[in-house]
Order: sequence, then structure tokens, then C-alpha cells
Amino acid sequence: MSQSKNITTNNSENSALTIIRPDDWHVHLRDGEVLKNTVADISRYFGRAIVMPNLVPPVTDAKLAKSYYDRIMAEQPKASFKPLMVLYLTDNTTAQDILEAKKSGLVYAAKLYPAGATTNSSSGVTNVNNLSDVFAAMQSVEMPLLVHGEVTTHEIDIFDREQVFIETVLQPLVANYPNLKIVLEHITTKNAVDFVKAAGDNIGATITVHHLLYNRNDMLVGGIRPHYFCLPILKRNIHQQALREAATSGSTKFFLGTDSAPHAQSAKESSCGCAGVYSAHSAIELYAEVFEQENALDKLEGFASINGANFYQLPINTDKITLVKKSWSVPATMSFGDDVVVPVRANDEILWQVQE
Ligand SMILES: NC(=O)N[C@@H](CC(=O)O)C(=O)O
Ligand SMILES: [Zn+2]
Ligand SMILES: [Zn+2]
Repeated sequence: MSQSKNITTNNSENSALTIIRPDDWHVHLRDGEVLKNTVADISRYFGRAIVMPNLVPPVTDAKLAKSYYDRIMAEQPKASFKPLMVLYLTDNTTAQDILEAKKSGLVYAAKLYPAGATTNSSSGVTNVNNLSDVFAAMQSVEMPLLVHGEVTTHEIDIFDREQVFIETVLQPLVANYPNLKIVLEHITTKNAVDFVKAAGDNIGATITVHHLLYNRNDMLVGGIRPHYFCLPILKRNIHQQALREAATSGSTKFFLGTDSAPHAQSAKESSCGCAGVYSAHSAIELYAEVFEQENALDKLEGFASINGANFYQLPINTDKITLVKKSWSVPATMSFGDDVVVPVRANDEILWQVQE
């Protein structure tokens, strides 16, 4: 294990790592009955979370964002937690919507879902050229554009959809709005890593823990495992390796975004299962496993607690959390409103835990 001033090692069983309180820059909390569970999990140690707006109906203006914010706060998250709301862009979003959202003080970004790309994206954008006024407004008020980067064209193979999006949609967008802050969300390919590294400081990316832990073999070899199915889909191991290198490299362009996206067990274990992985119950502990395997525990704090805040021009959290290396068992299922969700590492062990 690499040593830094924050890591104390008594023996291999008992390492501890203290870092600035981390934030989650991409999470799905859903709505209604399940909010009590998702809010409890996400606020256990995260300071802030960028809350995705793909509800039904989606969060398309400041008023809807405010009422969603109120429903989240009604679940009484830990005092250290603050939800950062996001506007869902449609073909009908106006520059005025952006300005009002910015003025609300609750909305920190707007999300581009190509129509049909992922869960609850049917109201998404059919052509980014419809949104030139919106992007211009976002650029002027320095509101980050968050992007689900996949094309939806039927002819394009599902494993190529991120790469083709970068080439055909993202590159022209970056060229047209050179000062627009853009986060390429939940990147899954070496192509995305290379694109982000080569781009200006206004371009960043979130990386999920499941794309660091797993590749498509984990999902498909020896039987199909629906709980690994998410979008963008897990890729081959060379891409996983590129993501692990990017996350642990110390580059300030990459930051933590779990994309924790729960669906009820029955909706995943189905002849047409939903896309999404639930990791909010144990995200920082799982990231710690990856960073330890890469001999980069000293880089976890930048990735989890500093780079995202700097990108969003928000203050870095002032308090700390401590992770201890002490394994614990994840249950087979967890409560999800009146239903259950199967979390990452269900029925298995996680090596680190956050000291309460
Ligand atoms: N990541 C997923 O597989 N699913 C997300 C949507 C998304 O982030 O694309 C969801 O809301 O279920
Ligand atoms: Zn997405
Ligand atoms: Zn997501």
C-alpha cells in the first residue's frame, strides 16, 4: 500500500485513512416511498450530491427542482448533507429556464440525456442543435452541462455508443461552446479518458465505482448477471484499466460520481431488466478498495473530495471522515420503499468501512 500522511497502518488488518468529507457528483435518489432509503444511504458520509433529474415526469424547471429538493430534505438527511439539484434538458428548455434555475440557488447543473439513451430519458433531447440558446445561457452563467454520452441510433452497437457520441456530438459541442463547462458522466471507455485528458480545463468526467471494479466479463461469463447491467454498459477490460489509471492518476479532471441507480429486484431480474447499479450503501468503501489495489490510496482524497468541488467552483468540505480496513458483510437485499434492491457486493464482503 502506498503511504501518505493521512494513512496510518498498525497492521495490515487495521489500516485507517482519513480524508476530507467526499461528495457524490452523480446519483439517482428516485422519488416517493424509496426516498427514505436512498437519502439515508447517500447522506451517511457524503457531504453533497448532484441529484439526477430523470424522474417521471422529469425535473425540467426551477419550480420542480425546488419541490424535489423539499421532498429530499423531508427525509431528514444528515446535517452535513446537501442535495445539489439538476435541470433535465428537453427540446423545449429555454434560456429563461436556465436563468431562473440559476437564480433559485438550488440548481447547480443541467443534464443532457439524448432521447431514449437510458432510464426515463424519453423526454430527452432529440438534437442538440435545438438548444443553442440554452447552451449559450449556461456558458454565460457558468452552469455545468452534464452529459449522458451515448448515441441512440439503432445501427450503432451498444458497446460503441459512447465513443461515437464523443466523435459526432461532443467534439462539435465543445468546439461551438469553448467555455461551456461540461462533465462527461459515468465514462466507460479509454476513448473517453483520452478525450477528457486532451480537452481544456472546462471538461471533466465522473467515474463510477462499478466501472472501476468490473468489466463485461463479470456481467456475462458463466451466466448473465442482471445486477451488473447499467448504462453505459460495462466494456472490455482494457477500458476498465484505462478508467482505473485515470481515477488514480491524480489528474484533477476526474472525480467521484457513483451513478448509484436503484431499481427494485424484480425490475432487474426480469426478461427485460432495467439498467442501473445500486452502490450508495457503500460507495466510498468500494472506491477505497480500488485505490488500494492500484497502490494509490493517497490519491483517493483528490478524486473523492477535492476535484469535483473545484470543477463546480464550490468550497471543499471542511470536516473529515475516517475509513478503517475492517471487512463487513453486505446483505442479499436492502429495503427500497415497499420493495427491495440488490446492492453491489450483495451477500459478499467489503474490505473497508467508514467509522461512525
Ligand atoms: N446508469 C444507469 O444504468 N441507469 C440510470 C440512468 C443513467 O445514469 O444513465 C438510471 O436512472 O437508472
Ligand atoms: Zn446516464
Ligand atoms: Zn446516472
